[in-house]
Amino acid sequence: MTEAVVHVFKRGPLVALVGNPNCGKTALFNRLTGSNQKVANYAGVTVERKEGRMVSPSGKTLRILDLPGAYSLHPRSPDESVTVNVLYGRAAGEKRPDLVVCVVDATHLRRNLRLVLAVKRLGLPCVVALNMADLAEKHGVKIDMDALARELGVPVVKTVAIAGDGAEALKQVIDQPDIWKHASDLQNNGAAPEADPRGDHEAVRSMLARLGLDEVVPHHTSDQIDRVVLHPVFGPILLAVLLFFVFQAVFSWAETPMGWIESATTWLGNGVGALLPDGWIKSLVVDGLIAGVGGVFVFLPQILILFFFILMLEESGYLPRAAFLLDRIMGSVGLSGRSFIPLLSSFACAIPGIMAARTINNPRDRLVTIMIAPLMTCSARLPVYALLIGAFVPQRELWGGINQQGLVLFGLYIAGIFSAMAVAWVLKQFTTKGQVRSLMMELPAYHWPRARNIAIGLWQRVMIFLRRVGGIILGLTIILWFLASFPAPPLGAAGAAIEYSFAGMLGKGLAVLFAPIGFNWQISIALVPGLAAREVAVSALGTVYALSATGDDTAQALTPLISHGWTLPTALSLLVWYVFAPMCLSTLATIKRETGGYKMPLVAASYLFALAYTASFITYHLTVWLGW
Ligand SMILES: Nc1nc2c(ncn2[C@@H]2O[C@H](COP(=O)(O)OP(=O)(O)OP(=O)(O)O)[C@@H](O)[C@H]2O)c(=O)[nH]1
Ligand SMILES: [Mg+2]
Repeated sequence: MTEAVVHVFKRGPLVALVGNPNCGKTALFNRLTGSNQKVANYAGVTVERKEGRMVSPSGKTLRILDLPGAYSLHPRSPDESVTVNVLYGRAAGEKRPDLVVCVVDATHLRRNLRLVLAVKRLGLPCVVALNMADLAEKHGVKIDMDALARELGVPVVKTVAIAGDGAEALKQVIDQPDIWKHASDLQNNGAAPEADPRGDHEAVRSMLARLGLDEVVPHHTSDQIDRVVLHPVFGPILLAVLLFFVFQAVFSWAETPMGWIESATTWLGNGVGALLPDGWIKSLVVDGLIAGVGGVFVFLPQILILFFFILMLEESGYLPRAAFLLDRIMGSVGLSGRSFIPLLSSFACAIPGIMAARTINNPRDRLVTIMIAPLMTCSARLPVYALLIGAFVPQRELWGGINQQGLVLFGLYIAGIFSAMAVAWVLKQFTTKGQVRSLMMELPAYHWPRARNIAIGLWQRVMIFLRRVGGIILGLTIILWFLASFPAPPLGAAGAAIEYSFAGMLGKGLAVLFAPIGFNWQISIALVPGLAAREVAVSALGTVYALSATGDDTAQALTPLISHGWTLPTALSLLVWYVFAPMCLSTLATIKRETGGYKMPLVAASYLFALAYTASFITYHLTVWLGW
């Protein structure tokens, strides 16, 4: 794993937020710096350092670092190493922090305070933020702040990071010059001088006994919910029903808003087309921009619905439970439940998924997870799937009101998951030698998802999508329009002009390679820009077909064009291609960064392309043979 450090803010003393996973570091970081970093209710959300800027009440500018959670200063996984390296001043390109804010979950003092003692021993100036103070109060835990500060020998501030309570008080404390003195100058209460985890355990135990806080805080409601959610029979059923419902909703709920966007695109295309005089500008705007970019834009509602559910699951605390439920199944292919969250994150995009694999301590498991993450269905595939399903699967209700298109989409996700598991199983045959691993994972208390967090999460998705649409998708669409429009066809040429263009020639050349799996030259063209970002294939098809059309109906929706132009075997073959093919250069670049070399991205690209070609070949010929 190689770390690249970009300093957003060059000046100012460095303050690091350190604490156990899921204690609210990022929520506090967001409060202190006004950032919007991802906060969610499971351990291992933050896996890299994030920098922000805070101006103290006296006007000093400080650099604040949000770090991955750590249980101790003996890192057991790559994400913990990031934190420990920063604390020891070993992180490349980063100085040692001048001050550490130890964030402590007030409902798990026993575990959290051990890390405070270890950090203090490093000799770095230190302040404790006693976070989740609201939850502690709710559970009737009364903490004497002065006594705790005396025991720890450092200032303690009560915070409720999600509500912003205590953030100002913390800023005030940070502003005091005394705080920045080296901790070794202060009294070293309770902590063993050498790094002895058992000594810390004992020190914390007796400290809590003196403070009258030695009872474990019960989480009755969560325990009751877990009796159903983690039940050996009901648990997996609930999980399956939940996932199935999500994919149904993606199609059923999105129908109306998609209809609006589609009508708006057609209206805009016709309107602008009528306004502009015939010529290349009209073609660029109508066939290139509106048909191409509008073709991708229409899928925004589906992406948002999918993310709404993922965010709800992340925020509620359900995800680590699902990891537990799936631990046995994952074990049969040589992985552990730990791989579940990285793989689930890959539903959004393989890049954060591959990064999240840093939370996996076993290096082999981590590598296998990285290698199979691209098989999980990322949201960039959704437009491609939705386009093909919309064109070839009739919109019908099956028994029980199940939406047939939603069912097919669910099937594609399952196909991705199954192939990932199959690849993991194959890799296991080469690498594991009878290792038995047990899953140790923190189960956070459930809480209601906060509307603000969900709204921020969705808003960020909208922005990511718009940036992609307005950036890479728009750029590639314009380039493709040029390649597909020039050179102009010779006088008196038969057929559409695009067939004589650069793109047409390229497509026809590539079609030789792709003909055995049923792709025509239009698809072959679309696959090339689709390598940079999967959805570009959709906008590219929009442009290619708009340019291939003769007559005035150029800005027509893509769906009817391909449903009449392609055979079912071709559509199925393309769907299968998208299940497997590594059509995303950024994913390969991330694999390179996380594995520290070119070998793994090359292996991943080769095996995925081979798998894609073989699977599409079989699908195409089988369906042709069956006479579909
Ligand atoms: N009730 C309550 N919930 C909080 C508080 N602070 C954070 N949370 C919630 O706790 C969960 C974890 O918050 P994060 O900020 O992601 O925690 P983190 O320490 O950054 O976690 P990692 O990055 O995984 O180490 C989220 O669901 C937050 O909404 C708090 O003071 N009170
Ligand atoms: Mg975090």
